[in-house]
Amino acid sequence: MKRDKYIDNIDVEEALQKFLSKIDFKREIEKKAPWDSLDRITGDLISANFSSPNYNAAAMDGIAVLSKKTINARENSPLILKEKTDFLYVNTGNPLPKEYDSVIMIEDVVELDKGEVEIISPARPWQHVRPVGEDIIKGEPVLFANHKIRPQDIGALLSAGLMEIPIYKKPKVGIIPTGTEIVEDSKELSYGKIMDSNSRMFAAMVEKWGGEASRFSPTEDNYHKLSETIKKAVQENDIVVINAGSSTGTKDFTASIIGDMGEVLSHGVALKPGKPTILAVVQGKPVLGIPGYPVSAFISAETFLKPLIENYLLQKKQNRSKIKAVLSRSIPSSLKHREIVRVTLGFIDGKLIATPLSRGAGVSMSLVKADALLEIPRNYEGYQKGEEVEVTLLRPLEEIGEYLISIGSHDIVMDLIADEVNLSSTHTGSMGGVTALKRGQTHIAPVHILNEQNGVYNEFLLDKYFDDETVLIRGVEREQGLILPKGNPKNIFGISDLLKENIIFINRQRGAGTRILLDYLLKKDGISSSDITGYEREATTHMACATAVKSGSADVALGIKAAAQVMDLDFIPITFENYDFLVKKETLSDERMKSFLNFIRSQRFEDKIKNLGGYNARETGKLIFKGDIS
Ligand SMILES: Nc1nc2c(c(=O)[nH]1)N[C@H]1C(S)=C(S)[C@@H](COP(=O)(O)OP(=O)(O)OC[C@H]3O[C@@H](n4cnc5c(N)ncnc54)[C@H](O)[C@@H]3O)O[C@H]1N2
Ligand code: MOO
Repeated sequence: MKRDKYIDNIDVEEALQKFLSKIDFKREIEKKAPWDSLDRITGDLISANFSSPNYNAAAMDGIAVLSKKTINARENSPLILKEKTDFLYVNTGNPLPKEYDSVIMIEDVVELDKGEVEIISPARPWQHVRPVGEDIIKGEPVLFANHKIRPQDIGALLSAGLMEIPIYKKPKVGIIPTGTEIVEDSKELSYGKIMDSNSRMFAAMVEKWGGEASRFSPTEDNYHKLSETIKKAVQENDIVVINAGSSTGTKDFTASIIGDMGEVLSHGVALKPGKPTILAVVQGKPVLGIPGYPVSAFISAETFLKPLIENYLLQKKQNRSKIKAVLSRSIPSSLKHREIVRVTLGFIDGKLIATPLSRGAGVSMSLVKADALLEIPRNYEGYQKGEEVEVTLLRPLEEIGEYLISIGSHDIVMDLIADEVNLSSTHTGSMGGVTALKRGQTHIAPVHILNEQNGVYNEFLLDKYFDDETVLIRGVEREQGLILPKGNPKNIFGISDLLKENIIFINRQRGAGTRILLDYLLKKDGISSSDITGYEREATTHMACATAVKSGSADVALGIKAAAQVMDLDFIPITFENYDFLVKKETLSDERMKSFLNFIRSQRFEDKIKNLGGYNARETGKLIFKGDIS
């Protein structure tokens, strides 16, 4: 099949408006009990069946009287009333007996013997009486059309005697995951297969927005089969979403199939992630081709599927709250498209700081970790660090304020702490943390940098980059060593073995602490890096190195023991390194910081660290000040 290489780059708003203008939804109405209608949309004006209350009701506990018979009651000349003749006892909510028109509260009545009471002031007509229809009058509107039903609405509908109300049927959204590599069950998740996560995510989004999701099983990349599934989906649904196959690969059929069935309005929008989105109409129904990468899938669905459902339900665009924040890092972006960047947020010295997360369209965890989304408009080159930007919140701001911010080097220990303490950490490497702390953009900067002059970790950073107001909190010691395939088939026992023939090494990126350690060890042993095969090949995390060894693409890596253990690999220890935390002294009195310190100094933390293997908590929590360093 010939590839359609010409994907458009249409402006998002323009594409969406054109899409919406071509669709004429056939909305249907169903009848449901009010209590089954929460969050549904009224399909018509709904008027009261009964007045509420439908009788004149006593509004207080007391006595019912005829007001004109009480006008002579005075403090200096009390009036005596006889039960059954002049008054009757009533409780709140009781119907007012026909012959009476007023209620006196029991507190204002002196009860005498023999069924008599005394009052000292007259009762006004209709005082303490809820007249018929005080709340709702029969025939008057209770709810207008196109209103989203809330709990209090359900209460009012029932008070008005409505047992059934007209609401719009939910728009049915057919969701088709595609791709021969897509599986539904993790039991089938062999090498090269991908779990179908997107279609379940779409289904949840659709339900949240008020639609009814109907999901198909993954359809393989086969023109005929896919075409049959799409036909069925269009017949059975109001909206159809086809996931993946939206780009220009040899098996990306979506656009041409939809084109054969109806009209493709646009293929390719100026949105990143989400570029290859397809907007089409088949038999008057909207058909969306959404790209496969999970983040692209999420952003594209938010941008195009949500407005479709809102439009079907005649609801206004529901915007999330926005807030201003200061960027901790620069984010360059292309002029060509609108880009959506996931960010974490945190309050440092009362200022809200936004830190960008991974921008990869395949990194679904960036959406899980994000506190907010930052939109970089089309025709913008991006934003500079320190610039004030507006972000769209994904979490309540109050919750964000409870979090301690950490920017710097990553270690599994941070995840372990985050499980117990409100901690939001972003990983930029040690030097990224040092810069962020200097700029007041983080509370904590986790670091592990070796001083190549004396072989001591981190302490020199205080002298080199900070004034007396900064302190180093001793974190953990972690074992660094050689990560090797199980059984060590190539007999590697030390750094000098990296020089052996047929040994392929995998390195960490420039600037990474482990890379600096390797260079230090090589220098100490007088080894030249150019003699090591693979020295130039860089991975950015311990786990990526371990994965390379596991898959056989490398024979050895330098890294932490925990990574070797997780991947079930062999490990030969070389040295211990310190993973510590730099903080400003003033932060030590922050309650969030106190819980951080309490936890890392606890026995519970030490036990957890020991369980990880390759760690120890010898001096964890000790404070090192600039003056302490000899
Ligand atoms: N030569 C070019 N290649 C690509 C371009 C381009 O313009 N030229 N665009 C890239 C962009 S941008 C995106 S986004 C993707 C879109 O890919 P497709 O929509 O065609 O999707 P696939 O290639 O089939 O799959 C991509 C990727 O998505 C994941 N996936 C797919 N289905 C699911 C699912 N149901 N659940 C979870 N994840 C899923 C999977 O990781 C696939 O590997 O194309 C680029 N390529
Ligand atoms: O537009 Mo793609 O959706 O960047 O990854």
